[in-house]
Amino acid sequence: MAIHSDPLSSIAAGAARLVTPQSVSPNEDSVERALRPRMLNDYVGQQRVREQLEIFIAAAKMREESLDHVLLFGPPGLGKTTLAHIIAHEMGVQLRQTSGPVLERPGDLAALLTNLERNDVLFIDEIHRLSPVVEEILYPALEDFQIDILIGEGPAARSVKIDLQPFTLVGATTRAGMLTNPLRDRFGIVSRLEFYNADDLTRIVTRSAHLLNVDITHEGAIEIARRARGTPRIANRLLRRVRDYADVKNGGIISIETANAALSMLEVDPQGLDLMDRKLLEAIIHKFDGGPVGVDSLAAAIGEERDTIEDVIEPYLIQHGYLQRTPRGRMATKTTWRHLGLSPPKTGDTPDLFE
Ligand SMILES: Nc1ncnc2c1ncn2[C@@H]1O[C@H](COP(=O)(O)OP(=O)(O)OP(=O)(O)O)[C@@H](O)[C@H]1O
Ligand SMILES: [Mg+2]
Repeated sequence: MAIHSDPLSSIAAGAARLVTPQSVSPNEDSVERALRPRMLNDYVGQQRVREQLEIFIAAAKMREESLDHVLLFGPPGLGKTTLAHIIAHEMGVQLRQTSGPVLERPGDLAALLTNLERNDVLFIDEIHRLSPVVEEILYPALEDFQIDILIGEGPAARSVKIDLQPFTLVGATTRAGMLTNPLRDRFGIVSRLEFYNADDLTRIVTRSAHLLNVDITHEGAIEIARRARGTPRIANRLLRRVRDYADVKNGGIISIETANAALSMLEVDPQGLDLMDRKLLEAIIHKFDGGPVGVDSLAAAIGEERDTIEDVIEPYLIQHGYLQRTPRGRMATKTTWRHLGLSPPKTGDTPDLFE
């Protein structure tokens, strides 16, 4: 017998990883592309990065030169890929896209480089994961627009220099610290993306709602923005899930009440922390007495990869005072204890960032 599934329970079923900043499905990728701003003017927030790029792009265009190589770094979902595309659009050139782990052999990169046209943008995502032999090819390419390739094998092998068209490398990484020094030094423009404030995220939610033809009140947009963990990708994802809820429960209109009800159902708390965040913070408090605890023990305790903790979960928690990184490991702060409805220990050295 067919059982009618409740549409709201299927919305809730997708909630567990709702706040993960990585994109989670091909379907989401296509929605993301549709919502992606195309020009710097539509790129909300990141004032400093935007102003710098505006000037450098204008100057490069005036001189009809390629833009200097750009390194973009920051946590997932803050707009690195978006910016890479915008740079190419603003320069009026083509963008070729690849990623560190995909480029296995030097020849893979050489083929891409030799196919670039004048002033094109080559976008390498996850550039910290380039293999050392591929990275070697990149150095002379970045510096002199030349590559050295080896032709033939054994004693007959010889190295041949090939000239490239001038181009711009845009590298993106969640971890600037993992880049080798020689690679990092070859970027003329290094831009660090920051978490977005609630005003910027409200503008992003409002803009996306408009593009998706969603009815939303200003207060509804603010509520979604406040709970989006400083991340546009999460804001857009919450907007779509709240829209589902509003369609079923409120005739399609996202008011502050619908937004609130939907977000509680999705287990995003009023500070925007999700299940993963709370799981990590609860583990520190309940399993490790508030810390300090090493990141590997923490990873084992919550069944997550160390990288996921360091790249995805931690940065926001640290910036917002829920977690402190000490030489002895991670510690919960007093804010964390209170956030989880517990009283912080009276003794000990539990950090309190806000007193
Ligand atoms: N400044 C912005 N203004 C408006 N929308 C934005 C902005 N930055 C990002 N977005 C939206 O957020 C989505 C995710 O951004 P993007 O894919 O560029 O993130 P990313 O930093 O490349 O993430 P990852 O590290 O996972 O690759 C985009 O589809 C876009 O719609
Ligand atoms: Mg990206």
